[in-house]
Amino acid sequence: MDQCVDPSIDARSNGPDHRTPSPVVYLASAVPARIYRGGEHESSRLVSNSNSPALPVQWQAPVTPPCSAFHLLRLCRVSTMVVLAKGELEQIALPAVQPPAADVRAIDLSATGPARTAAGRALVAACEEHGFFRLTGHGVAPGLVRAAEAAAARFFALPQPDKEAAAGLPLGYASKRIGSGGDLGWIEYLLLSVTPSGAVPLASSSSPLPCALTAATSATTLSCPLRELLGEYSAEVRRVACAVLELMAEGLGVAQADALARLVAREDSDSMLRVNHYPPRPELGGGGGGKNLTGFGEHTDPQIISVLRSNGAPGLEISLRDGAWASVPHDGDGDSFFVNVGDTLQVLTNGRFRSVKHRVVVNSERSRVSMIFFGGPPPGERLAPLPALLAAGGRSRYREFTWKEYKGSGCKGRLADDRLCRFEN
Ligand SMILES: O=C(O)CCC(=O)C(=O)O
Ligand SMILES: [Fe+2]
Repeated sequence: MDQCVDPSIDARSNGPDHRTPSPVVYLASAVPARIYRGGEHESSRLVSNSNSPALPVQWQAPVTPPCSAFHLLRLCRVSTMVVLAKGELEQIALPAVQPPAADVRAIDLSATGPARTAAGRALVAACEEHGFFRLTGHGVAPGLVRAAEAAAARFFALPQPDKEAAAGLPLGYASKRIGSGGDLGWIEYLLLSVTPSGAVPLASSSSPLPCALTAATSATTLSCPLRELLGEYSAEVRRVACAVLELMAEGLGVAQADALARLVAREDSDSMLRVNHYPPRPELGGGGGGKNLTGFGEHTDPQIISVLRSNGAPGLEISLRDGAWASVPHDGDGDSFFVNVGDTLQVLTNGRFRSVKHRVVVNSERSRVSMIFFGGPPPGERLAPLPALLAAGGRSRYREFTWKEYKGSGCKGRLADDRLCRFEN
């Protein structure tokens, strides 16, 4: 499977760089990072910390070091660090500016009758205006979401070598590098393909993710909670994505109810789940050049729709139509999802919906964990504006292309590249 164009693509050489020149900064899991001035060997040093103020209470796990491979995905309290060279740090340093809060519409997916009609209209307006909205009434059990998030947080708190052992290709664990175009971020992540049944498949046969790291385990809920939970979570969020796409078709007045949803619902849909961890903002010295850091650089998501859930730590920003950045306010109850329009949906709606540019700025003392489901079309799917959305005699703004073609076209590109312009008529 070609992962190239996706900003969420695997960074391939994703481990810590043991040849990194000093001074170096460590990307810390679960502990506020500090700047260390050290030599080559520091890059692989593990740092224990059993007193992590950065973790919300529900993430606090019993202190059970040493955290061996056998303990992976169980409750280990060893924090690990990934090296970041000074030059790399300068690349991702940002001024400590907090943009104003975005006015993000809330759409209730559980609305019925006239309220559903209104929700469909509001959804369309949100996709036209920002390409971004908050979703309530989605029906995903809060317990499942929190359990998946907590299991992911425990994974990221593991020793670096154990996490790297989960770096199966083409999908799996990676840190600091996003995509293959050289983009860096204050981030580590898991990137998984979502199978038709919603399960998260193995990263590769030689390095299954992440259960292979547990000694002699089978993929039962008990022995591999992370994989099981992410699988269950993906299935649920895929259902939500399809329901949103159905409401969208309704709101757009498209007669075929599944005109959009079928692309994500199909067995061979190329959908993915990405779990991001942004360690807390480090205390930056002279090399930092600013107080914030790029967690995930500005980009649009290439797929049809992205459904995002975060633990509420701040940092997500969207670009408004006038080009200004606005921060995404945390939802009140913490159970909402955020949804963004991807490049493909912009094409399917002939540019009516806006594939929203977004980024994550690390500006908090808290770790941010986010889980994003990317609903993509099947690789061979021919993509073009829906005929129902082309006015009589209307002109398509995009030439037809396949999803595989689109993904391939972004190979080696930078995160911020405009990939759609190559397909405009
Ligand atoms: O981590 C987040 O909150 C957003 C990350 C993102 O935009 C992505 O993974 O595509
Ligand atoms: Fe994104």
